[in-house]
Amino acid sequence: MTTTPVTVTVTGAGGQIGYALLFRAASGQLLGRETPVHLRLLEIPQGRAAAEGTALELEDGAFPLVRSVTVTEDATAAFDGVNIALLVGARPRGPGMERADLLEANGRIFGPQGEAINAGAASDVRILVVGNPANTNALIASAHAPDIPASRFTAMTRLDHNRAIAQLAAKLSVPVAAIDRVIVWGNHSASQYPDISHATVNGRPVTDLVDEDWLASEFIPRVARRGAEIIEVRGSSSAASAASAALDHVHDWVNGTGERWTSAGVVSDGSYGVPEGLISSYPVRSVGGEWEIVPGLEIDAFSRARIDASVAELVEEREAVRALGLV
Ligand SMILES: NC(=O)c1ccc[n+]([C@@H]2O[C@H](COP(=O)([O-])OP(=O)(O)OC[C@H]3O[C@@H](n4cnc5c(N)ncnc54)[C@H](O)[C@@H]3O)[C@@H](O)[C@H]2O)c1
Ligand SMILES: O=C(O)C[C@H](O)C(=O)O
Repeated sequence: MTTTPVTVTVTGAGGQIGYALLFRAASGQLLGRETPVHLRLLEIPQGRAAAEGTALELEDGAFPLVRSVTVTEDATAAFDGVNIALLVGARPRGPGMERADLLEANGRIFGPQGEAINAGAASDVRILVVGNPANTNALIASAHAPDIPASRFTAMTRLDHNRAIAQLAAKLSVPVAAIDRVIVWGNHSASQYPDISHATVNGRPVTDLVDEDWLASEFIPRVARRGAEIIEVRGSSSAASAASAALDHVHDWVNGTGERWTSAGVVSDGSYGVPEGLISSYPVRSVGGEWEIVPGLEIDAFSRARIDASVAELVEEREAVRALGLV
Protein backbone atom coordinates (compact mmCIF):
# COMPACT_ATOMS: atom_id res chain seq x y z
CA MET A 1 0.00 0.00 0.00
CA THR A 2 1.17 3.48 -0.80
CA THR A 3 0.22 6.76 0.79
CA THR A 4 1.54 8.78 -2.16
CA PRO A 5 -1.48 10.13 -4.04
CA VAL A 6 -2.25 8.37 -7.31
CA THR A 7 -3.50 10.37 -10.29
CA VAL A 8 -6.58 8.82 -11.85
CA THR A 9 -7.99 10.22 -15.09
CA VAL A 10 -11.51 9.30 -16.16
CA THR A 11 -12.59 10.25 -19.67
CA GLY A 12 -16.29 10.67 -20.36
CA ALA A 13 -16.58 11.69 -16.73
CA GLY A 14 -19.91 13.40 -17.35
CA GLY A 15 -21.52 10.23 -18.68
CA GLN A 16 -23.41 7.36 -17.10
CA ILE A 17 -20.44 5.17 -16.30
CA GLY A 18 -18.41 8.14 -15.10
CA TYR A 19 -21.12 9.00 -12.60
CA ALA A 20 -21.27 5.44 -11.30
CA LEU A 21 -17.50 5.09 -11.17
CA LEU A 22 -16.14 8.27 -9.68
CA PHE A 23 -17.78 8.09 -6.26
CA ARG A 24 -16.62 4.54 -5.70
CA ALA A 25 -13.11 5.46 -6.87
CA ALA A 26 -13.21 8.39 -4.45
CA SER A 27 -14.17 6.08 -1.58
CA GLY A 28 -11.18 3.78 -2.14
CA GLN A 29 -12.76 0.95 -4.11
CA LEU A 30 -10.48 1.48 -7.10
CA LEU A 31 -7.06 1.31 -5.49
CA GLY A 32 -7.67 0.48 -1.85
CA ARG A 33 -8.77 2.35 1.22
CA GLU A 34 -5.27 3.59 2.03
CA THR A 35 -4.50 5.23 -1.29
CA PRO A 36 -5.22 8.94 -1.78
CA VAL A 37 -6.22 10.05 -5.28
CA HIS A 38 -6.13 13.08 -7.52
CA LEU A 39 -9.17 12.77 -9.79
CA ARG A 40 -9.00 14.26 -13.30
CA LEU A 41 -12.26 14.38 -15.22
CA LEU A 42 -11.86 14.71 -19.01
CA GLU A 43 -14.87 15.70 -21.09
CA ILE A 44 -15.79 17.30 -24.38
CA PRO A 45 -17.79 20.56 -24.40
CA GLN A 46 -21.17 18.75 -24.55
CA GLY A 47 -20.37 16.79 -21.40
CA ARG A 48 -18.55 19.51 -19.50
CA ALA A 49 -21.48 20.72 -17.39
CA ALA A 50 -22.33 17.20 -16.25
CA ALA A 51 -18.70 16.62 -15.30
CA GLU A 52 -18.61 19.95 -13.41
CA GLY A 53 -21.71 18.87 -11.51
CA THR A 54 -20.12 15.55 -10.68
CA ALA A 55 -17.05 17.40 -9.41
CA LEU A 56 -19.26 19.49 -7.08
CA GLU A 57 -20.85 16.32 -5.73
CA LEU A 58 -17.45 14.72 -5.26
CA GLU A 59 -16.53 17.73 -3.14
CA ASP A 60 -19.72 17.32 -1.14
CA GLY A 61 -18.87 13.68 -0.51
CA ALA A 62 -15.94 14.87 1.67
CA PHE A 63 -14.03 11.74 0.76
CA PRO A 64 -10.91 11.52 2.95
CA LEU A 65 -8.87 9.96 0.13
CA VAL A 66 -9.61 12.65 -2.47
CA ARG A 67 -6.77 15.18 -2.73
CA SER A 68 -8.10 17.09 -5.74
CA VAL A 69 -10.75 17.02 -8.45
CA THR A 70 -10.07 18.72 -11.79
CA VAL A 71 -12.39 19.02 -14.78
CA THR A 72 -10.82 19.67 -18.16
CA GLU A 73 -11.43 19.42 -21.90
CA ASP A 74 -7.71 19.28 -22.57
CA ALA A 75 -6.36 15.73 -22.98
CA THR A 76 -2.77 16.87 -22.49
CA ALA A 77 -3.61 18.36 -19.09
CA ALA A 78 -5.82 15.40 -18.18
CA PHE A 79 -3.11 12.80 -18.77
CA ASP A 80 -0.11 14.75 -17.48
CA GLY A 81 1.47 12.54 -14.82
CA VAL A 82 -1.44 10.07 -14.91
CA ASN A 83 -0.98 6.73 -13.17
CA ILE A 84 -4.38 5.17 -13.91
CA ALA A 85 -6.25 6.12 -17.09
CA LEU A 86 -9.84 4.96 -17.45
CA LEU A 87 -10.87 5.59 -21.04
CA VAL A 88 -14.63 5.54 -20.79
CA GLY A 89 -15.59 8.51 -22.97
CA ALA A 90 -17.18 7.24 -26.17
CA ARG A 91 -20.65 6.86 -27.64
CA PRO A 92 -22.66 3.89 -26.37
CA ARG A 93 -24.66 1.74 -28.79
CA GLY A 94 -28.43 1.81 -28.92
CA PRO A 95 -30.99 -0.94 -29.54
CA GLY A 96 -30.27 -3.06 -32.62
CA MET A 97 -26.64 -1.96 -32.95
CA GLU A 98 -23.56 -4.14 -32.53
CA ARG A 99 -20.56 -2.67 -30.70
CA ALA A 100 -18.48 -2.78 -33.89
CA ASP A 101 -20.95 -0.28 -35.42
CA LEU A 102 -19.25 2.29 -33.18
CA LEU A 103 -15.80 1.62 -34.62
CA GLU A 104 -15.42 4.62 -36.87
CA ALA A 105 -17.05 7.24 -34.62
CA ASN A 106 -15.37 6.12 -31.42
CA GLY A 107 -12.07 4.96 -32.94
CA ARG A 108 -11.17 8.56 -33.71
CA ILE A 109 -11.20 9.40 -29.99
CA PHE A 110 -8.49 6.95 -29.02
CA GLY A 111 -5.58 7.97 -31.28
CA PRO A 112 -5.28 11.49 -29.84
CA GLN A 113 -5.79 10.18 -26.30
CA GLY A 114 -3.03 7.59 -26.88
CA GLU A 115 -0.75 10.41 -28.02
CA ALA A 116 -1.55 12.53 -24.96
CA ILE A 117 -0.89 9.56 -22.67
CA ASN A 118 2.39 8.87 -24.47
CA ALA A 119 3.44 12.49 -24.02
CA GLY A 120 2.68 12.96 -20.37
CA ALA A 121 1.81 9.85 -18.40
CA ALA A 122 3.77 8.63 -15.39
CA SER A 123 6.19 5.79 -16.09
CA ASP A 124 3.95 3.29 -14.26
CA VAL A 125 0.76 4.25 -16.15
CA ARG A 126 -1.93 1.60 -16.52
CA ILE A 127 -4.72 2.11 -19.01
CA LEU A 128 -8.14 0.49 -19.10
CA VAL A 129 -10.31 1.08 -22.16
CA VAL A 130 -14.03 0.78 -21.47
CA GLY A 131 -15.44 2.74 -24.44
CA ASN A 132 -16.64 0.43 -27.21
CA PRO A 133 -15.50 -1.37 -29.21
CA ALA A 134 -13.10 -1.67 -26.29
CA ASN A 135 -10.50 -4.14 -27.61
CA THR A 136 -9.90 -2.30 -30.85
CA ASN A 137 -10.02 1.13 -29.22
CA ALA A 138 -7.27 -0.09 -26.85
CA LEU A 139 -5.30 -1.24 -29.89
CA ILE A 140 -5.66 2.22 -31.45
CA ALA A 141 -4.59 4.02 -28.26
CA SER A 142 -1.58 1.73 -27.85
CA ALA A 143 -0.54 2.25 -31.48
CA HIS A 144 -0.35 5.98 -30.75
CA ALA A 145 1.75 5.52 -27.62
CA PRO A 146 5.02 3.99 -28.84
CA ASP A 147 6.92 4.81 -25.63
CA ILE A 148 4.51 2.93 -23.37
CA PRO A 149 4.70 -0.87 -23.20
CA ALA A 150 1.74 -2.42 -25.03
CA SER A 151 1.07 -4.52 -21.92
CA ARG A 152 -0.13 -1.37 -20.14
CA PHE A 153 -3.07 -0.98 -22.52
CA THR A 154 -5.97 -3.20 -21.56
CA ALA A 155 -9.60 -3.54 -22.63
CA MET A 156 -12.47 -4.30 -20.29
CA THR A 157 -13.93 -7.79 -20.47
CA ARG A 158 -14.33 -7.99 -16.71
CA LEU A 159 -18.02 -7.18 -17.04
CA ASP A 160 -18.46 -10.26 -19.26
CA HIS A 161 -16.44 -12.29 -16.76
CA ASN A 162 -18.61 -11.10 -13.88
CA ARG A 163 -21.76 -11.81 -15.86
CA ALA A 164 -20.55 -15.35 -16.55
CA ILE A 165 -19.83 -15.99 -12.87
CA ALA A 166 -23.21 -14.57 -11.87
CA GLN A 167 -25.09 -16.78 -14.34
CA LEU A 168 -23.20 -19.85 -13.21
CA ALA A 169 -23.68 -19.11 -9.52
CA ALA A 170 -27.43 -18.71 -10.11
CA LYS A 171 -27.62 -21.97 -12.06
CA LEU A 172 -25.75 -23.89 -9.36
CA SER A 173 -27.34 -22.03 -6.41
CA VAL A 174 -23.95 -21.17 -4.92
CA PRO A 175 -22.41 -17.84 -3.87
CA VAL A 176 -20.35 -16.17 -6.60
CA ALA A 177 -17.22 -16.53 -4.45
CA ALA A 178 -17.46 -20.34 -4.75
CA ILE A 179 -16.69 -20.08 -8.48
CA ASP A 180 -13.22 -19.72 -9.99
CA ARG A 181 -11.45 -20.27 -13.31
CA VAL A 182 -14.19 -18.95 -15.56
CA ILE A 183 -12.65 -17.49 -18.74
CA VAL A 184 -13.87 -14.98 -21.29
CA TRP A 185 -11.89 -15.27 -24.53
CA GLY A 186 -11.67 -12.91 -27.48
CA ASN A 187 -13.59 -9.75 -28.20
CA HIS A 188 -15.97 -7.77 -25.96
CA SER A 189 -18.73 -8.42 -28.48
CA ALA A 190 -21.39 -11.00 -29.19
CA SER A 191 -18.62 -13.28 -30.55
CA GLN A 192 -16.91 -13.54 -27.14
CA TYR A 193 -16.51 -17.01 -25.70
CA PRO A 194 -17.40 -17.42 -22.03
CA ASP A 195 -15.63 -20.71 -21.25
CA ILE A 196 -16.38 -22.87 -18.23
CA SER A 197 -14.35 -25.89 -19.29
CA HIS A 198 -11.73 -25.14 -16.60
CA ALA A 199 -14.11 -23.57 -14.09
CA THR A 200 -14.54 -24.88 -10.57
CA VAL A 201 -17.20 -24.53 -7.92
CA ASN A 202 -15.78 -25.01 -4.44
CA GLY A 203 -12.84 -26.70 -6.17
CA ARG A 204 -15.00 -29.16 -8.13
CA PRO A 205 -15.17 -29.08 -11.96
CA VAL A 206 -18.24 -27.17 -13.13
CA THR A 207 -18.48 -29.47 -16.16
CA ASP A 208 -19.60 -32.26 -13.80
CA LEU A 209 -22.58 -30.15 -12.77
CA VAL A 210 -24.00 -28.57 -15.94
CA ASP A 211 -25.03 -30.16 -19.22
CA GLU A 212 -23.70 -29.23 -22.64
CA ASP A 213 -27.11 -28.24 -23.91
CA TRP A 214 -27.50 -25.56 -21.21
CA LEU A 215 -24.00 -24.39 -21.93
CA ALA A 216 -24.40 -23.99 -25.69
CA SER A 217 -28.02 -22.86 -25.87
CA GLU A 218 -28.41 -20.78 -22.70
CA PHE A 219 -25.24 -19.83 -20.87
CA ILE A 220 -22.95 -18.76 -23.74
CA PRO A 221 -25.54 -16.70 -25.68
CA ARG A 222 -26.96 -15.14 -22.49
CA VAL A 223 -23.55 -13.89 -21.34
CA ALA A 224 -22.44 -12.84 -24.83
CA ARG A 225 -25.68 -10.92 -25.45
CA ARG A 226 -26.17 -9.55 -21.95
CA GLY A 227 -25.14 -6.04 -23.01
CA ALA A 228 -27.97 -6.04 -25.58
CA GLU A 229 -30.40 -7.46 -23.00
CA ILE A 230 -29.57 -4.60 -20.63
CA ILE A 231 -30.09 -2.05 -23.41
CA GLU A 232 -33.48 -3.58 -24.25
CA VAL A 233 -34.69 -3.72 -20.65
CA ARG A 234 -33.13 -0.55 -19.26
CA GLY A 235 -33.31 1.59 -22.37
CA SER A 236 -29.63 2.48 -22.21
CA SER A 237 -26.40 0.56 -21.87
CA SER A 238 -25.09 -0.90 -18.65
CA ALA A 239 -23.55 1.70 -16.37
CA ALA A 240 -23.27 0.70 -12.71
CA SER A 241 -22.24 -2.87 -13.52
CA ALA A 242 -19.73 -1.56 -16.07
CA ALA A 243 -18.30 0.84 -13.49
CA SER A 244 -18.12 -1.98 -10.97
CA ALA A 245 -16.21 -4.16 -13.43
CA ALA A 246 -13.77 -1.32 -14.16
CA LEU A 247 -13.09 -1.01 -10.42
CA ASP A 248 -12.57 -4.78 -10.19
CA HIS A 249 -10.16 -4.76 -13.13
CA VAL A 250 -7.98 -1.95 -11.83
CA HIS A 251 -8.13 -3.10 -8.21
CA ASP A 252 -6.95 -6.57 -9.20
CA TRP A 253 -4.29 -5.22 -11.55
CA VAL A 254 -2.78 -3.02 -8.83
CA ASN A 255 -3.33 -5.27 -5.82
CA GLY A 256 -2.99 -8.74 -7.38
CA THR A 257 -5.35 -11.67 -7.83
CA GLY A 258 -3.42 -14.30 -5.88
CA GLU A 259 -4.13 -17.70 -7.41
CA ARG A 260 -7.61 -16.77 -8.64
CA TRP A 261 -8.20 -16.18 -12.34
CA THR A 262 -10.01 -13.36 -13.99
CA SER A 263 -10.42 -12.18 -17.59
CA ALA A 264 -8.99 -9.08 -19.24
CA GLY A 265 -8.33 -7.84 -22.72
CA VAL A 266 -4.53 -7.80 -22.89
CA VAL A 267 -2.04 -7.66 -25.73
CA SER A 268 -1.46 -11.10 -27.21
CA ASP A 269 2.02 -12.60 -27.09
CA GLY A 270 0.77 -15.28 -29.49
CA SER A 271 -0.58 -17.48 -26.67
CA TYR A 272 -3.43 -19.83 -27.56
CA GLY A 273 -3.12 -19.09 -31.27
CA VAL A 274 -4.18 -15.43 -30.98
CA PRO A 275 -2.11 -13.32 -33.41
CA GLU A 276 0.55 -11.35 -31.57
CA GLY A 277 -0.33 -7.71 -30.94
CA LEU A 278 -4.13 -8.09 -30.89
CA ILE A 279 -5.85 -7.06 -27.67
CA SER A 280 -7.85 -10.13 -26.83
CA SER A 281 -9.53 -11.36 -23.69
CA TYR A 282 -7.61 -14.10 -21.91
CA PRO A 283 -7.59 -15.90 -18.59
CA VAL A 284 -5.21 -13.82 -16.48
CA ARG A 285 -3.75 -13.43 -13.04
CA SER A 286 -2.21 -10.23 -11.75
CA VAL A 287 1.21 -10.83 -10.24
CA GLY A 288 3.57 -8.07 -9.09
CA GLY A 289 1.40 -5.43 -10.71
CA GLU A 290 1.39 -7.07 -14.17
CA TRP A 291 -1.22 -9.17 -15.92
CA GLU A 292 0.00 -12.67 -16.76
CA ILE A 293 -1.86 -14.92 -19.19
CA VAL A 294 -2.61 -18.26 -17.51
CA PRO A 295 -0.37 -20.65 -19.48
CA GLY A 296 -0.69 -24.23 -20.68
CA LEU A 297 -4.46 -24.78 -20.70
CA GLU A 298 -5.86 -27.60 -22.77
CA ILE A 299 -8.27 -26.26 -25.39
CA ASP A 300 -10.81 -28.73 -26.72
CA ALA A 301 -12.40 -28.57 -30.18
CA PHE A 302 -15.60 -26.87 -28.89
CA SER A 303 -13.55 -24.09 -27.31
CA ARG A 304 -11.07 -23.83 -30.19
CA ALA A 305 -13.80 -23.06 -32.71
CA ARG A 306 -15.31 -20.36 -30.51
CA ILE A 307 -12.00 -18.71 -29.63
CA ASP A 308 -11.01 -18.69 -33.30
CA ALA A 309 -14.32 -17.09 -34.33
CA SER A 310 -13.97 -14.24 -31.84
CA VAL A 311 -10.31 -13.69 -32.69
CA ALA A 312 -11.22 -13.59 -36.40
CA GLU A 313 -13.55 -10.70 -35.58
CA LEU A 314 -10.70 -8.89 -33.79
CA VAL A 315 -8.54 -9.36 -36.89
CA GLU A 316 -11.35 -7.90 -39.03
CA GLU A 317 -11.69 -4.91 -36.69
CA ARG A 318 -7.94 -4.33 -36.88
CA GLU A 319 -8.13 -4.40 -40.68
CA ALA A 320 -11.06 -1.98 -40.60
CA VAL A 321 -9.23 0.56 -38.44
CA ARG A 322 -6.11 0.16 -40.59
CA ALA A 323 -8.25 0.98 -43.63
CA LEU A 324 -9.55 4.07 -41.80
CA GLY A 325 -5.98 5.14 -41.04
CA LEU A 326 -6.57 4.90 -37.27
CA VAL A 327 -3.57 2.64 -36.59
N1 LIG B 1 -16.35 -2.64 -22.06
C1 LIG B 1 -17.51 -2.74 -21.46
O1 LIG B 1 -17.79 -3.76 -20.82
C2 LIG B 1 -18.51 -1.62 -21.49
C3 LIG B 1 -19.64 -1.67 -20.66
C4 LIG B 1 -20.57 -0.64 -20.72
C5 LIG B 1 -20.38 0.43 -21.58
N2 LIG B 1 -19.28 0.45 -22.36
C6 LIG B 1 -19.03 1.59 -23.27
O2 LIG B 1 -18.56 2.70 -22.49
C7 LIG B 1 -18.80 3.90 -23.23
C8 LIG B 1 -19.41 4.96 -22.31
O3 LIG B 1 -20.71 4.55 -21.91
P1 LIG B 1 -21.65 5.52 -21.07
O4 LIG B 1 -22.89 4.76 -20.80
O5 LIG B 1 -20.92 6.15 -19.95
O6 LIG B 1 -21.96 6.63 -22.20
P2 LIG B 1 -22.49 8.13 -21.98
O7 LIG B 1 -22.96 8.59 -23.31
O8 LIG B 1 -23.40 8.20 -20.81
O9 LIG B 1 -21.16 8.89 -21.60
C9 LIG B 1 -20.10 9.02 -22.48
C10 LIG B 1 -19.45 10.36 -22.17
O10 LIG B 1 -18.25 10.42 -22.94
C11 LIG B 1 -18.08 11.76 -23.31
N3 LIG B 1 -17.12 11.81 -24.42
C12 LIG B 1 -17.34 11.56 -25.72
N4 LIG B 1 -16.20 11.74 -26.42
C13 LIG B 1 -15.25 12.08 -25.53
C14 LIG B 1 -13.88 12.40 -25.64
N5 LIG B 1 -13.24 12.43 -26.82
N6 LIG B 1 -13.19 12.72 -24.52
C15 LIG B 1 -13.80 12.69 -23.31
N7 LIG B 1 -15.11 12.43 -23.15
C16 LIG B 1 -15.82 12.11 -24.25
C17 LIG B 1 -19.48 12.24 -23.66
O11 LIG B 1 -19.58 13.66 -23.63
C18 LIG B 1 -20.29 11.57 -22.56
O12 LIG B 1 -20.44 12.41 -21.43
C19 LIG B 1 -19.66 3.50 -24.42
O13 LIG B 1 -18.84 3.35 -25.57
C20 LIG B 1 -20.22 2.15 -24.00
O14 LIG B 1 -20.59 1.35 -25.10
C21 LIG B 1 -18.34 -0.54 -22.35
O1 LIG C 1 -23.41 -3.78 -24.78
C1 LIG C 1 -23.09 -2.60 -24.82
O2 LIG C 1 -23.13 -1.93 -25.86
C2 LIG C 1 -22.60 -1.94 -23.56
C3 LIG C 1 -21.56 -2.74 -22.91
O3 LIG C 1 -20.50 -3.08 -23.77
C4 LIG C 1 -22.09 -3.96 -22.21
O4 LIG C 1 -21.55 -5.05 -22.40
O5 LIG C 1 -23.04 -3.82 -21.42
